Amino acid sequence: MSESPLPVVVTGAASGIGAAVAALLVAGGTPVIGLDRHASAPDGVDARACDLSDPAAIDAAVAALPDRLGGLASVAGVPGTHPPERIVAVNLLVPRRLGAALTPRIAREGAIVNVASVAAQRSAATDAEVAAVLDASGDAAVLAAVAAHGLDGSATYDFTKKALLALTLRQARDGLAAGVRALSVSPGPTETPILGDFEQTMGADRMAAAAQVVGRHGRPEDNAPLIAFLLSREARWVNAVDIRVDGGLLGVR
Ligand SMILES: NC(=O)c1ccc[n+]([C@@H]2O[C@H](COP(=O)([O-])OP(=O)(O)OC[C@H]3O[C@@H](n4cnc5c(N)ncnc54)[C@H](O)[C@@H]3O)[C@@H](O)[C@H]2O)c1
Repeated sequence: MSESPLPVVVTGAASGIGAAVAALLVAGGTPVIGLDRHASAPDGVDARACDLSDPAAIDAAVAALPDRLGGLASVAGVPGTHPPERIVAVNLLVPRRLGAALTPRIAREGAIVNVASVAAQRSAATDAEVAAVLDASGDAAVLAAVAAHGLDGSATYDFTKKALLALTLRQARDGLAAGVRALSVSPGPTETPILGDFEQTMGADRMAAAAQVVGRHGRPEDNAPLIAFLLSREARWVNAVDIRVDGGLLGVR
């Protein structure tokens, strides 16, 4: 008899890409525990309300999770219209804290999949500057290290996504001994509630031009199958890599 699949934790499961990932996993028979500010999620998801910008709330959520997990999809994120401190907290500190806490619980050949963004390529930060932020120990030190760059919300968003790519590689290295993979996916502009925020911070003209290059904006359903695949055992030899899901936007420039 085959073993029943272990649960996968999906952050941001109440909306957009996270909801699409959660729905697809559930449809494929994988139990999903959703962590989101909003306690709503697609049918069949064990939706748990959690303000992930609060480290104590993350720790409480982690304490209530099962001992064995199939994987973690860190999808929750906020756009550059939010205050820089919250952008760093949700987009970078959450995947860092959850990844560290949950790697020991993830079964061999399971994975962490972090949702970054093609916006990472826009960040002017050097690899050394990103590494210095990731080397900072403790949330306050990370927040201070990013704040020292004096970035506005939009540039902070780009920075956090670039840092997430580098964090993913560190998580992959840390997971090797236990056989836990770590990957990132980088969506291009995607039709979710935060697309309007990106039009505000990046310019509606620029977003429209991007859609024209590849014919349309992405949809959550364009991202979800790749994320579900990367979490699966079928992807067991795929590790430590970022995969763009942008219809070719960056590749054809
Ligand atoms: N939509 C795009 O164009 C686009 C492009 C590239 C990358 N992304 C990334 O995709 C990811 C998902 O975004 P989306 O487009 O689906 O947006 P979305 O707003 O539909 O979903 C984001 C989810 O994160 C949750 N969230 C935000 N802050 C939270 C907090 N403090 N605690 C708990 N949950 C919180 C929200 O409640 C929401 O359910 C994000 O990381 C985003 O940066 C989006």
